[in-house]
Amino acid sequence: MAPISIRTVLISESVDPRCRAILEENGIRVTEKQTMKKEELIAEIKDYDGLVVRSATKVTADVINAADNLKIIGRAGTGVDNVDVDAATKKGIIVMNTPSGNTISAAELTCALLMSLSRNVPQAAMSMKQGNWDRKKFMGAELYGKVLGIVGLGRIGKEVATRMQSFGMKTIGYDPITPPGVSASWGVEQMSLEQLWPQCDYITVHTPLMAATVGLLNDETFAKCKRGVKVVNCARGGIIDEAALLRALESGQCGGAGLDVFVEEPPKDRSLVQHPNVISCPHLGASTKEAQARCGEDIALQIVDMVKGNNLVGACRPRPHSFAPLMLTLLRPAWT
Ligand SMILES: NC(=O)c1ccc[n+]([C@@H]2O[C@H](COP(=O)([O-])OP(=O)(O)OC[C@H]3O[C@@H](n4cnc5c(N)ncnc54)[C@H](O)[C@@H]3O)[C@@H](O)[C@H]2O)c1
Ligand SMILES: O=C(O)[C@H](O)COP(=O)(O)O
Repeated sequence: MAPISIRTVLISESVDPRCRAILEENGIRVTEKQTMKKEELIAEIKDYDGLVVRSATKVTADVINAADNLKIIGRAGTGVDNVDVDAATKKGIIVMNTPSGNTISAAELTCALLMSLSRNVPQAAMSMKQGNWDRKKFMGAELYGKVLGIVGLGRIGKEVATRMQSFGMKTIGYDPITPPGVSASWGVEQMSLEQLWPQCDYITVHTPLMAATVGLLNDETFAKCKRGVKVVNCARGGIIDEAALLRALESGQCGGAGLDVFVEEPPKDRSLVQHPNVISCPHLGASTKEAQARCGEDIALQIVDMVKGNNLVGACRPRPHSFAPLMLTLLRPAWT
């Protein structure tokens, strides 16, 4: 690959310091500005060859059109739905992400939400802080023997499956691309969504946000689910239709929701967050020291690879993702 000249990079969000250090070690001038309004970004972007973002910076067509010198947009994370990839491509700007750097962290938060939903941990903790001792109100249900439906069997979906199997959950799923034989090798039986909805006690979504996945769970699909189904969205706001979710929670069709992501972040309308059966986080899936270190380092190394003209195919370094599930598999008693 021909080397690309990148002399200046703007980092517009809180990215691990290793990112800046690696870029600077390689002679790139770095500016960090973390609270830029859209107009400021549009005014300044022309001064930079590269832009590094997380999920909060909206790299829209008008930002891209103002970016006279921009050659690369580096997303230190997974989802690129905040970047207008078509507009960038039309302008010859490369968009790259670090798709495996935060997989484990997002999977672990998903598991934490599933477990918290089953035992009302956040609500019970809040009640204790208020001076109560309410053992009856927070009666839970075991995850053991329950059915977990996983929609989207990519990196995170797989890691969630193997971890929740160690709690004795049956894992079923759907993915239009992952071959059923592959997901079967990590314990997930694939089926159509029509077959999946009525079987699940819990559903977790792990797809990108795109036309086909907006409102994947909506009034119609909630109606096909078991009454009291619990849902988790640690992927992108809107994959579970928020208004339909609120209606399902109010009617009891949905028994609880664990939400890390919202259509609008932070959400202005707090009716979902305030619902007693909803537990939520402010988009914390990738917010661990380890994930941020990996994503910051990976995006910087990928940019440096471009400067040096290194071949980017396979540039994402493999992660030891199978380590934890392997341990769980080895430690699992033979009778399960
Ligand atoms: N909450 C967070 O902080 C956080 C952290 C990391 C990733 N994410 C989000 O999680 C999601 C998944 O990430 P990933 O790394 O597992 O991505 P991935 O690309 O590895 O997996 C996504 C899977 O979804 C499947 N898919 C696509 N369309 C589908 C459809 N219509 N129905 C079912 N499956 C479909 C794809 O085939 C793929 O296997 C992304 O939206 C990402 O942005 C959120
Ligand atoms: O897609 C992702 O990588 C996650 O949503 C994390 O986003 P963040 O980098 O803004 O935490």
